[in-house]
Amino acid sequence: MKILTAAQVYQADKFTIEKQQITSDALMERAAIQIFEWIHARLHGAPVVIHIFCGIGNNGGDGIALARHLAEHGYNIKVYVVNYSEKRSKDFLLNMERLKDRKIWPEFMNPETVLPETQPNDIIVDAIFGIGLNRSPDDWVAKLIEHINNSQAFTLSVDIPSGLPVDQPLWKDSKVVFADYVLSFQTPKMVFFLPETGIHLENWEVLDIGLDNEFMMNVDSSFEYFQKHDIQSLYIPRKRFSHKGTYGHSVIIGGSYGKIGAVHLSGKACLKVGSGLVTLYVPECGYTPLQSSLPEAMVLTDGEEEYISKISLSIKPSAVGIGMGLGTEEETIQAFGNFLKSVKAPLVIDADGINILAKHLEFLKDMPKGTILTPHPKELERLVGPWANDFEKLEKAMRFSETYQCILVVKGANTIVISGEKGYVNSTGNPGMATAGSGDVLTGMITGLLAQGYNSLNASIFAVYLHGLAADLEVPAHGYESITASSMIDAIGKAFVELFRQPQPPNDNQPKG
Ligand SMILES: NC(=O)C1=CN([C@@H]2O[C@H](COP(=O)(O)OP(=O)(O)OC[C@H]3O[C@@H](n4cnc5c(N)ncnc54)[C@H](OP(=O)(O)O)[C@@H]3O)[C@@H](O)[C@H]2O)[C@@H](O)CC1
Ligand SMILES: Nc1ncnc2c1ncn2[C@@H]1O[C@H](COP(=O)(O)OP(=O)(O)O)[C@@H](O)[C@H]1O
Ligand SMILES: [K+]
Repeated sequence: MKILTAAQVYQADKFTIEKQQITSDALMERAAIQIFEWIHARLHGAPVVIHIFCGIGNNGGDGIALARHLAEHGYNIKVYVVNYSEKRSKDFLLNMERLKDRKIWPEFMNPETVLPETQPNDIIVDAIFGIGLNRSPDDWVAKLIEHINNSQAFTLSVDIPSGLPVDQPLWKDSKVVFADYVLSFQTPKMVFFLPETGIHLENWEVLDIGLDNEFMMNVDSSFEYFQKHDIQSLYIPRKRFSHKGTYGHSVIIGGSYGKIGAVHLSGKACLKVGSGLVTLYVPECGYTPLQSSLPEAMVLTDGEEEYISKISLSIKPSAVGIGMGLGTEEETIQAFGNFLKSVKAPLVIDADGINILAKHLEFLKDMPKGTILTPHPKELERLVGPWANDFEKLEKAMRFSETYQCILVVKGANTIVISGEKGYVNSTGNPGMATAGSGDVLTGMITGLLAQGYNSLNASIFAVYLHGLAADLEVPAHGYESITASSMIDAIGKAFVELFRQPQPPNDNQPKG
């Protein structure tokens, strides 16, 4: 699903209105009806108090139109107009007239208005600002936003939590409505996925208001949100007359004294995504533990007891994953630099591999094109330097990816795979993944997919999605807290099955016995 900027949404609006020969009001009506239906399907007419806070632009217009539909179905509504400007939009005014025709009189709020009381069981609809917000709200509106946030009522935001800009960082000290749920029109907004701004909402959902398909297909978005059907289309099926050689020979290089477990996790995850053969290249101290804990893998050792001092492979790998638990001994750094010069296979670099690159930028010129780097935020900062905000972080990652023609897997709650000017935002995963070794598992998975012939971008996207899905499938049995890297590996098989699980037909269609 494409993630559009505010400017692109306005273009889509204009295009749709012209092509479908409809009025802008008709589009607002679609939006309001979609929100009404969402609420009605859950409340079934319950007499709960619904406070609807409306701005004076089209976001406010949506709120006013929603109020009309709720009133017509007998809901107990209180409507407020947050009168932050004299520049009321045409469709806001049109919907105000329709509301007044039904003898519903909103309360007009200005800087002097006493803030309305709400009860914990009430519902708040936040339609104050939408995608038109272009500066920090005035002080009195900021106070209203805080008042909404201090209430314990469930808060539903229309399109975007009021106070959040769509595609730029938040203004300093600016206030934002905390949304328990956001119903966002046609496209999720990039701010939902970034840690500085994503903290202002709990859940979101996209409502299809029928913006034109031709526009949506052709618009060139910088970011895409990838979901199950996107991943299904990347899958390379296994062939009946195949053998282990068909699925590649992965080599995992890493480990040092006390950090051999990282290689075990990567190697096992690599096998579990289907790599035909896996060889682990470790210092001598890794030999016995790995041979006894992971019998499917072969082990080659460096000769040095506690760290890697040279990397010479007697085999021709299909893909290599390097860096987990590697350490940064001087000899290891030299071995890593020399390896970059000689490696021919597709490559994934993680953890200390990234840390070495960050300290030895001269190595970057030897990094093969299409190499995948998988930094967590701290490793990314070491690599590209500090950033002022999340948008600048992505800018820097894109520049780095373009300059060195590599893929950056920017790990986080929503991992974003960066390939040049494009970013792919993951839809799976949960806070249970914030646990030791979780990243090692991901690196092994990417390596295993590369070995099977997935290209760098597809291997990254596929593995990131599957990694998150495996962790999500662990939640019902383990909760977030007791998910471990090993339990994620165990769930990789379930994740593959889930990826292709067909929805169950309704019971009526079951053959009767
Ligand atoms: N295709 C879609 O997705 C559809 C979207 N629809 C809905 O339209 C919404 C966008 O509506 P919108 O363009 O009227 O902007 P909105 O957010 O209501 O702001 C109003 C005005 O406020 C102003 N302003 C800005 N910042 C300010 C501040 N801090 N303090 C005070 N004023 C401030 C600024 O005007 P300015 O003063 O800058 O001239 C701005 O124009 C969208 O989110 C969705 O809900 C649907 O109806 C139909 C289809
Ligand atoms: N809150 C979270 N929500 C979703 N995924 C998360 C969260 N925290 C961490 N992750 C994922 O877990 C992994 C952690 O990687 P990393 O920090 O490299 O772990 P380690 O170094 O211990 O192997 C990444 O894939 C990241 O996207
Ligand atoms: K809003």
